[in-house]
Amino acid sequence: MMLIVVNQGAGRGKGRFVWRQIKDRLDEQNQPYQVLYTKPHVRVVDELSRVLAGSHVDRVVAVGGDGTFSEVAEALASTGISLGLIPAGTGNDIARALQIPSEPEAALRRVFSNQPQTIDMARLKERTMLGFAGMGFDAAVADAVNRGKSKHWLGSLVYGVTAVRMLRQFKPSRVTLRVDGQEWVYEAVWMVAACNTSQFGGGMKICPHASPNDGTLDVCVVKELTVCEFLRIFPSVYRGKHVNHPAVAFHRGCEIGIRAEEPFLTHIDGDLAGGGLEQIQLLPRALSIL
Ligand SMILES: Nc1ncnc2c1ncn2[C@@H]1O[C@H](COP(=O)(O)OP(=O)(O)OP(=O)(O)O)[C@@H](O)[C@H]1O
Repeated sequence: MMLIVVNQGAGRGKGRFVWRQIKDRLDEQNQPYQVLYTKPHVRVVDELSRVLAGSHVDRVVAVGGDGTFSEVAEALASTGISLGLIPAGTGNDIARALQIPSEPEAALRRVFSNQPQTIDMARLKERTMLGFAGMGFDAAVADAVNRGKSKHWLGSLVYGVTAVRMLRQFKPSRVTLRVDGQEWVYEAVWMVAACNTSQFGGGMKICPHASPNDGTLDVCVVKELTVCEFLRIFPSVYRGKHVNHPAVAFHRGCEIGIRAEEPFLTHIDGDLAGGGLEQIQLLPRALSIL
């Protein structure tokens, strides 16, 4: 049996519209399925795990954005049950990085035709991560986007526009970074991100060389930048061309720890999260993606 997890509120209501389209297609094809609707501000992980324990689900399809995919992936990690993704969110960075078609019916066709591929995930203190986690300026931007109303009219551009708007308020911090037991201390850090997939923030290729099936996480540190210099390199992030800038450092490893001296906000797969990023542990080949 196929289980479909639907976030009708994803992508400022796009989830509801996309779900109607997918449901029509499945009903036309007489495909049997069960549906689980997500609720605002309630993580779906526990309920989904309960449903999976009590039924014969052999694949799960998630309709939503990065946050929904992240929660569904957590419930499916290491179960061997495959996950199909139908992008209906605002940023849809995880789906894009996994080359999932943005058009819902094309994404559904892929669910039925694609050979599953296994990808890595990562475990943090209190939850897992599917695509990326970061702290500092990027989390402050994610927080402002989620609290503001501009998401409703700016779409995926909202992250870039909010980032520019918030530049002058942000206070950089000293950060200690641990990668596979080795430690680095960076001064005046704007952001640190640990990435399993290459992009976040609506198409910013923060770790352009990150691959979800290479058995490692990529870490990007952005530090010691003036506001003017930040504005100058910012557009290049959308093409992943910031990589050679002296203010940007990269690391790669399986066990990452990030500690900031300032009270930096943290995001995991685009949703603000507590718990910090002091322990990020790669979960190799934990998830089967259709
Ligand atoms: N039925 C619902 N109506 C409104 N919001 C919901 C509903 N179910 C879950 N949510 C909220 O949706 C958020 C996750 O949305 P998701 O990340 O999937 O989409 P998005 O934020 O629009 O896209 P993206 O993360 O790709 O930018 C969570 O904060 C969750 O609380």
